[in-house]
Amino acid sequence: MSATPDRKSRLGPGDIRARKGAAPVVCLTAYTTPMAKLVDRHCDLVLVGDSVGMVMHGLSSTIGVTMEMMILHGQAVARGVSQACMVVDMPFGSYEEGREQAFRNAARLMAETGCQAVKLEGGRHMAETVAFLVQRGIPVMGHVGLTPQSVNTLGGYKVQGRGHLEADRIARDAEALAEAGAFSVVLEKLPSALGQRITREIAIPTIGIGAGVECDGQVLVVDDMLGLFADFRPKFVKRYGELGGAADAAIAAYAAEVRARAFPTPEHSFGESNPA
Ligand SMILES: Nc1nc(=O)c2c([nH]1)NC[C@@H]1CN(c3ccc(C(=O)N[C@@H](CCC(=O)O)C(=O)O)cc3)CN21
Ligand SMILES: CC(C)C(=O)C(=O)O
Ligand SMILES: [Mg+2]
Repeated sequence: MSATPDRKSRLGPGDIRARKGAAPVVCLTAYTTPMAKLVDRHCDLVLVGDSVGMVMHGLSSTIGVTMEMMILHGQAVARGVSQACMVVDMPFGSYEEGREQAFRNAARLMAETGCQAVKLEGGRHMAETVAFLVQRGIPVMGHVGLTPQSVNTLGGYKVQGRGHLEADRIARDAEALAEAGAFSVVLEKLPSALGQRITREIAIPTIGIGAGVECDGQVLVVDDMLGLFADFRPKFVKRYGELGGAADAAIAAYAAEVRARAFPTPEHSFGESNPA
């Protein structure tokens, strides 16, 4: 396996911010040490997303994700990351009450996982909280457009920002986060033209997921692009692998061999003379 590209030292939020208008920022999620090691070899930023609740714990939305889950998976990912910038999602309910609550939980995520930044969902109404965190030493990534923690008020996982008023509102949200000191912002499920407009208008890198090719970077859930997450195939996911199908075939072959007493053979068994 060949790693892309050669990097000497650990990337931080400042390095990501400095990529505005330059080479695309490559991001994927990770939730475990082995996957974090693979993502770290090729990506600029690894996100411990609250999507972990849906991908690894079988939840039907990200609403039930807890601080404890984010810390446990954050610690696992930190053991696999040495080059990429590591960001952990703040889970639903851990930051919305006010800036003090947000600081307390963001500081806990950083102290207990060793991540370099946190991400939280929301636009203008979160700007004051973002500024409070940044001023106190916590780099923040924003997230606007489709914000999955608001699925119940948004009424589903629909494309956001269709129509002029909605587009203007989301553009102002992204601008407010940039003004508040966020080092980058995720744009989720927006028309490509709006992704391009926001990318041109704000001073920090935009990281798109279903927001078009003009964003300053892209992010996907790694299990989605590997074909590991069952039948989840929204339009913005491109499958670069079919690992779910490969895993299914391997498990089926194992089950058949055990039932036929074809596994284990002497090759995977211990005799008197080879007690290793
Ligand atoms: N595995 C996974 N991948 C993700 O991208 C992801 C998560 N989990 N969990 C957190 C959020 C939730 N996201 C979602 C969830 C559902 C759709 C979805 O169902 N999209 C459908 C149509 C939905 C609709 O129009 O109402 C699609 O075809 O895009 C999209 C993004 C993105 N994030
Ligand atoms: C999809 C990305 C941006 C995310 O927030 C997550 O994985 O939770
Ligand atoms: Mg998330």
